[in-house]
Amino acid sequence: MEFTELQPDLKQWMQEAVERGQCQANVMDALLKAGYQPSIERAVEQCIAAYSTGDSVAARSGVQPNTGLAADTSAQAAAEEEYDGSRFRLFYPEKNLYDLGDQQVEVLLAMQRPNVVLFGNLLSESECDALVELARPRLKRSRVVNAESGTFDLGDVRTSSGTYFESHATPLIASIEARIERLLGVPESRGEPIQVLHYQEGAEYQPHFDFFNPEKPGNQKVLARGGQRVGTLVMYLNNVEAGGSTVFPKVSLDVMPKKGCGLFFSFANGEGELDRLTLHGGSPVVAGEKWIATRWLRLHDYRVSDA
Ligand SMILES: O=C(O)CCC(=O)C(=O)O
Ligand SMILES: [Fe+2]
Repeated sequence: MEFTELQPDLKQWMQEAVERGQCQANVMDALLKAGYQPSIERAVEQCIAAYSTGDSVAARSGVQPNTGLAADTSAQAAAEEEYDGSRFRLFYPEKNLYDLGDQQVEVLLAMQRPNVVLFGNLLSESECDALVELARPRLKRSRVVNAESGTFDLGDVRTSSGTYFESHATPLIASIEARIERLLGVPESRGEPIQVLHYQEGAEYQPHFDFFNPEKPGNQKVLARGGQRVGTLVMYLNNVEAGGSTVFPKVSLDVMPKKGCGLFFSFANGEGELDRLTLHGGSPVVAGEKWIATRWLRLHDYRVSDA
C-alpha cells in the first residue's frame, strides 16, 4: 500500500504521532493493534519520511531520514539506496514490554550506536527445545559466502553446524516468523529463512559483518535476492555453561547466551549508512554447547525462487 492511498484521517493521525516524536515501530505497533495489516508498513514508512522534517524529529524518535524517497532522481541514487541501508530504520524501543499476544517480550538492553537491542522472553522454553529438536537431525557444517567467487565455503572462520527452515515450514516456525514481524514491524516477506545453528565446545564464528560488501563480485548473487541485509535477530535456544557470547569487538560488548532471549542489531547508522560498529562474532564455546536461531532481515522482499 502506498502513502497516497491512505485515508486522510489516518494521515492526520500519523502526522500528529510523528510530531509527538513517535517512531515508525510505535506507529506500526498501534496500527497492528487496531487491526491494520502488516502490508501497511510501506505507506507508514513513506508517511513518516514525509512528515519528519529535518533532523529534529528523526533524532528524537530514532527514525532514519528517508533520503531515498526524497531524492528519487537518478539511477545512481537508486543503486545507492539499494545498498546503503537508508530505507531501514534503527530500532529504539519506547516501551519496556511488548505484548505480542502469544508472548510478553521484555526489553533488557537498548543501545543506539551500534543499534543493539536485547529482548527477554522472546521464545518460550518449550519453543526453544522444539526448535533444537527440529534442527538436530538436519545439521550440516556451516559455510560462509566467498565475497570474491560467490561460492559457499567451509573454513575456520565459522565452525558451527546448522540448518534452515523455509518460511512457514512448520506451525512453530510460522508463529515465530509472525511474532518477529509484530515485534520489529518488519514484514515477514523481508526475512531470510530462519537458521538454527549448533556450536560444540570450541566452535565459534569469528567477527564478521552480516551485510554484504556490494563492491565484491561474489556478493552480487546474494544481493540480488532481496537486496542488502539490514538487520539480524539472534535467538538463544539454550544456556551455555561458559563462553559462546555474541561479541561486538569494536564496542567491547559481550552478550551472554540466555535461553529464550533475542538479540537484535540493525546495520543502519545515524547517517543511514551500513554501520561497521556492528562487527560481531560468536565467541568460542568454552564449556557446554550453544544453540541459536537466526533471522536476517533484507531491505526488500527475500525471494527464494530465483536463487
Ligand atoms: O553465534 C552468535 O552469537 C552470532 C552468530 C552470527 O553472528 C551469525 O550467525 O551471523
Ligand atoms: Fe553474524
